[in-house]
Formats: sequence, structure tokens, C-alpha cells
Amino acid sequence: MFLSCLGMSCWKPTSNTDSSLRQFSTVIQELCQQFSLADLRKATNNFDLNRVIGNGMFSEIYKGYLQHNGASDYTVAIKRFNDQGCEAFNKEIELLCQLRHPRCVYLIGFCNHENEKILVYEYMSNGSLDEHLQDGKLSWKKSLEICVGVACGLHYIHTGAKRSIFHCILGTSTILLDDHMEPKLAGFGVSVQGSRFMSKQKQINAEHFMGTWGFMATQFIRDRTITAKWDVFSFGLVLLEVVCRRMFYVINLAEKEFLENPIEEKIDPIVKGKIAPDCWQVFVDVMVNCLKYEPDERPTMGEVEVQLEHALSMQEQADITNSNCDYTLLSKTIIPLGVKQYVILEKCN
Ligand SMILES: Nc1ncnc2c1ncn2[C@@H]1O[C@H](COP(=O)(O)OP(=O)(O)OP(=O)(O)O)[C@@H](O)[C@H]1O
Repeated sequence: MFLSCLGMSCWKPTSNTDSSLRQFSTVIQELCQQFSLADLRKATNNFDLNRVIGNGMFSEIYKGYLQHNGASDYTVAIKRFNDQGCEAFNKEIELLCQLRHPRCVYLIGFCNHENEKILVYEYMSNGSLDEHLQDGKLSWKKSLEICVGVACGLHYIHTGAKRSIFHCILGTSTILLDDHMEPKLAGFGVSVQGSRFMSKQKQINAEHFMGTWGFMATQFIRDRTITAKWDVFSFGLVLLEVVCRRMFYVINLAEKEFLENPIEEKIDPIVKGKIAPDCWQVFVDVMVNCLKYEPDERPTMGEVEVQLEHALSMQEQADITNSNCDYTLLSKTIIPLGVKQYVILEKCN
């Protein structure tokens, strides 16, 4: 039934049997509400462009109001895919139905009506992390809490689901913030499911990732494989953005110059004096390790999560005794990205 509602042209299973697909579609129907196109037109005032709150690679995202959970004006985010978005639509339903975790955006339902492929999510009222980094109002402690939350979400998708999931395009624009400024992972349209056995790597076709080169960890470019360590590298770039308050979508030679200087000199002036030296030491170690060239040398997200929680508690302890003065960081840390790594990353530009 679900197959017919999705339409075979969009749903292209590769290895499942008919009966396993039937079971899978039943599970999706149980977990996800199905909306009519009329419901979603009404919810968005006929896809009024004034309601657009974001743009995805294959979609536009609208703010909408629906009948849900007994409320007649329940606020939701409605992602309407374009003609190229069919695969991303299928992928997000498949993955997000399996993910029920406070650090992953919640998929409420979907609509599949002829060419209209639409997903309905919980509304994340505080938008994406990149917007907050740009407007400069995010405190250091809140930033650190957000990083801990994101690490927790990544740890979950890597190890907590039946099969590990690799996000693949993690960045500050795919980290969304709810009413309480708690982070959730979003943007699962090109994510990849690993094997049941964590140690195995997944062979991937490069075209799958159109336009997302900036987030690519070096092992992919070298080996054409994806592992959890890919997301770990991307998470290292997120940490870098959080302290520098500037984007690192693509590391090219201009970024190389930027990073050849101690990172302490590049910390955003608004946050710099707020970072306790003990906290910084742990934080910068995690960041440097996440950005290691060799995937095997990068930590797991479980290790990263523990370390960042430790950094947060160091910050909290320091703040108890020092409530007035700014801190001074005396360390000088160069992120040891190898020349080879710059060249490889620059090629991706
Ligand atoms: N649930 C939501 N609540 C609020 N805003 C959202 C929500 N989902 C997405 N957005 C907004 O839309 C932007 C793009 O969303 P998202 O990251 O899901 O796109 P994408 O993964 O690139 O899309 P696609 O599936 O087309 O590839 C986000 O940065 C955010 O501003």
C-alpha cells in the first residue's frame, strides 16, 4: 500500500524482497502520519512564498499550521521537494522513521501525491546554528552545550540505531535549534546507512553527494568510502566555526593561510574572554583530533561527546569562582592539517 502511495518511480529499493518491503512500508505508515495535499496547501496558505523559512538542496521549507496532537494550529515545518528531490524524499522518510531521539529532528508525516513529495517536521523555532553564529549573540557556554548536544545526536545515529547512519552533510546549517535552543540534527536527504557491522565501510558513488563537497572528509576523496569518521571530520569543522564564528564550508588555500596561525588568535573576540583555559584545552584537543587527516586517528563520536561534556563541566567550575573577569588563553594551537590534506580539500572547491 505504501509503495503504491509513494509511487514506484520514486521508490527504488535495490536489494529487499517484496515481503520485507511490505513490512517496511507498514512500519513507515505506523510511525508517520500521511497528510493530503489539500491539508498541506491549507497549512501553508497555498505554499505562500512569504512562509518560506529555508531552502534545501532539493526543496523549499515552509512554516505551516496543521491539525495535529489535538491542536488546530500546531506549528510545523513543511519541506516541499522539487523534481530532483525524489530520492532525498525517500531517504529522509526511510531514515527519520527509524530515528526517534531528542537530538534528531522529528518527522511528523508526509504527503506523496503524484509529483508532490512533501515532508512535515516538528518546527524548530530558533532556526539553524549558522544564523546564530553569524548574529554573534550566542554565548560561549550555550555554544558549548549545543556542541555537546550535536555530539550526542551523532553518537546516536552512528551507534544507537539498528544500522549505523552517517549524516554525510553535517554542518552548522543542518543543526537546528528548538524553543529552548536545544540542537537537533536535520538534513538527512543524502545520509547513508552503514552495514549492521560497524567495522565495515560503505562504498559510495561520488555523484550521490552533488554540491556538498565542502563537508567531505578526506578519506572519501581518497578511498570512495564512507565511515562514521567522515561525520567526525565534519563535526571538527563545526567546532571550528563555533569558535571562529566564520564558515568553513570549503577549506581552500585561503583557509590554509587562516589556519596556519594559532587558532587562539582566530577566536571570535566576543567569545574569547569567556573561555576558561582548562575548558579550552579539552575543547581544542577534541577539535584537532576530529580534524586529523587519517580517519583511524579521529575519535569516535562517543569519545567526543564525553570529552565535550568534560570541557563543559570545566567551564562551569571555572565560572563559579570567576564571575566577573575575562579569561586569558595563553596556549597557541596550530591545527595540523597536512599539505596533502589542503591540496585534496582544495580540489573539492
Ligand atoms: N524543522 C525545521 N524547522 C525550522 N526550520 C527548518 C526545519 N527544517 C529545515 N529548516 C530550515 O530550512 C533550512 C534547510 O533545511 P535542511 O537542512 O533540511 O535542507 P536540506 O537537507 O539541504 O534539504 P534537501 O532535503 O532538499 O537536501 C535549514 O537550514 C533551516 O533554516
